[in-house]
Amino acid sequence: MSSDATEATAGGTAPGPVDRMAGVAATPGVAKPDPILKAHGVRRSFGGLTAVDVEHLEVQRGTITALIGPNGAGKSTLFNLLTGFDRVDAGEWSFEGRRLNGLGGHRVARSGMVRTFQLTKALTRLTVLDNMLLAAQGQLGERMWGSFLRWRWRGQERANIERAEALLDRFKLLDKRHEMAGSLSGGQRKLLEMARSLMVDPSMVMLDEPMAGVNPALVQSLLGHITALRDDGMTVLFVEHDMDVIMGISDWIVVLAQGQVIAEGRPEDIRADQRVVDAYLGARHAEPADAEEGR
Ligand SMILES: Nc1ncnc2c1ncn2[C@@H]1O[C@H](COP(=O)(O)OP(=O)(O)OP(=O)(O)O)[C@@H](O)[C@H]1O
Repeated sequence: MSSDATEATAGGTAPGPVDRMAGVAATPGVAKPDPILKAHGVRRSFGGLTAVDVEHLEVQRGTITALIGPNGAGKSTLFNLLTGFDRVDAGEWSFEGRRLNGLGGHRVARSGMVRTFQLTKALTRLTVLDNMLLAAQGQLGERMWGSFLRWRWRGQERANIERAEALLDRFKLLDKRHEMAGSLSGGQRKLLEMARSLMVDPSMVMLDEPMAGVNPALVQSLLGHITALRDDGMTVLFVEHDMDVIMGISDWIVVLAQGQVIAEGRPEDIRADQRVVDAYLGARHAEPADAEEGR
């Protein structure tokens, strides 16, 4: 990936080199020609509140798909369910044709679907490089096999360090590798979160609000990295609130409201969809409208 290529695609409205959504209707739950992820009847309630109630959802391989919706729509809960960090009440889902029900987050990640996590307080006290190494798959060192296998642990560590440094170089964080992750700027933290997720060589990356708290100067660079993931053959599913970002880089957009998929389609379909406008305006203007009615 050259940085020129990154800049060229960043923030542009042009679709990827191949239109992988050709002929797909903008209908909630529509089947995709080559889905990498399929979810069916996925439900999760908290007490009496139904947070997620997705009848059917497919994510097309090799695309950037945005998951959007008003606050409390169930986006994070759906992310957590699909990646094994929360338990469904009902439903099933598969990744690359393999059923994932019941698998924990670590095993889901090993199967090739990873999600980014915000840097927790504990992780901010580790160096950037240690953050990367912690994210590596199958850390033999953690298994305490004993000193007679240390040579093997060291071999793994060397390979991981090489991979970590290559990724840090790609995300322009190599010169920060021995600094505490907590010293990074908001945008650099987002880059580290993305770089960490790539340590396990995934085929699908799920990004949770990749632009939150990012200085506008770094937004273009982050957008470039996201489009580069797709251009490298990965599938990207991301949750984001910034509409310019969403409309600018998404091949496909899925809209969640009250836990359900109420619309999906290309950016131009979503912009023109009255249900989407209503879902957003309804959520944003509910209070002032009610207040006015009371006068
Ligand atoms: N652990 C939990 N316990 C109880 N309620 C929860 C829990 N997690 C989520 N919820 C509720 O489920 C609903 C969906 O929440 P979720 O965080 O998934 O929405 P979201 O679309 O990600 O919202 P936001 O855009 O504000 O992050 C909300 O009403 C939320 O209060």
